[in-house]
Amino acid sequence: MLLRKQAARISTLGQPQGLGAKLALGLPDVVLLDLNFTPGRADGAEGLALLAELRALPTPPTVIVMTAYADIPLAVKALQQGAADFVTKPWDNDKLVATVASALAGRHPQQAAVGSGTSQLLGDSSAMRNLRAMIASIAPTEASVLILGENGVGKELVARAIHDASRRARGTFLAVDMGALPESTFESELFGHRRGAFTDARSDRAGRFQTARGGTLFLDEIGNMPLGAQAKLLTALERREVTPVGADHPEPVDVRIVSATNLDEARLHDPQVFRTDLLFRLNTIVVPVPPLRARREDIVPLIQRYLSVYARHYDKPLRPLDDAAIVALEAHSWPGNVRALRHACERAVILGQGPTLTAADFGLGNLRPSAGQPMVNNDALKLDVRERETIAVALSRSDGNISSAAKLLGLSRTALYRRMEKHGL
Ligand SMILES: Nc1ncnc2c1ncn2[C@@H]1O[C@H](COP(=O)(O)OP(=O)(O)OP(=O)(O)O)[C@@H](O)[C@H]1O
Repeated sequence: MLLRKQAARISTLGQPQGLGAKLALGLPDVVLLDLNFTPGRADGAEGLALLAELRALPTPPTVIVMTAYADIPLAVKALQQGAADFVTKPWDNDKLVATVASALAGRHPQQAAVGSGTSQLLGDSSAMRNLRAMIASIAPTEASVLILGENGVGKELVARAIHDASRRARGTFLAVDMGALPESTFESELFGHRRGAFTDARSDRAGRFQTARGGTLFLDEIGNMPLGAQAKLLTALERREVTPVGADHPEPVDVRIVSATNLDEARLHDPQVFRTDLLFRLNTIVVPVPPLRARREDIVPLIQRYLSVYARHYDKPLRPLDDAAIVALEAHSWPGNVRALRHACERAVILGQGPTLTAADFGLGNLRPSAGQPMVNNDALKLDVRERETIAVALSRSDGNISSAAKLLGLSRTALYRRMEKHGL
């Protein structure tokens, strides 16, 4: 009843058992998830298992978990495992409504809180100033843009900034993770299909190219596309038309293509990995986004910004950084770039207890077990060690490619990122 004004459709379940059937009727944008269902249980395991199930869906909903007031550690665990937010019971009606509204508005409350448009791209280093100038000059053109940079540097933000400053700003900005599209459904996902084209095609369905018509199609992780899929994409871009599966006639394409990859230039120019002809279609303009360690003067301002966002978000006091923390944060190599920095700030806001924030509050210093210390001394730790090892093996087998490693592990990319940060990988 409380949320009726917030959402177009609300569906409730008294028992988790019916969840699969509910999801089959259509995926929700937001799930408000209790963590204990069986009377007498309070460990949250049932809820965390459901959270993992929801996070593994192809288009995972934003999950807000509900915990008892006294069980903040469980809420933190849920956040680490991919929940976007939590509310404590008994809940405050206004706070619950605001949390759900913010999740619905941005499908990600933290991002909504940071504002929208180019202003999201924070940092005043000369590298960031050059990047902003480049965005301003290329945005009004229709040229295809290829954004290069490590994971978490802000490639998607750059793509959005280009869209927001372009003539297509009123149109849709649609991001597609090309590494996550199964090859078998690649054409139907991108180009759409007609009713009856295959067994599950019960009605006509638009593909991403049609959905983004008049706007910008952001092809993320293009380095992870199999060569067969690359050929299909190339044909669409060359002809500037797509044929939905089962259709007789092609449809014209009216999208601006912005793409991104974390592959380095050498790998990208290796024809065994990426088709040269497709690369030339995509890279009319190349925008490199530097890693955070190459623009260290941005680190503290970014931290201060995110601390204030999360302090507001979690209704916590804004604690200042102590001097040693500033030195440690600036010296850190930030392999996960701004994404990792943001999560570290969220952690510091939630866990910080003292009058100032220390490096340990950000998870620095205890990311790796120090040499000489016994790594395994109880079962919980063993499990942790195994998790770290398994992730490290998956990353090395997939050559550091996050999408492929996530696929190997059966995790979403976000879930893998969180675990990598937890283990300092
Ligand atoms: N310059 C920046 N200012 C503010 N926030 C940033 C900046 N760069 C990145 N972020 C934040 O870091 C996170 C990761 O950004 P984004 O998803 O754009 O990175 P990415 O390079 O596309 O990552 P991936 O390659 O893993 O997909 C987001 O939460 C984004 O808001």
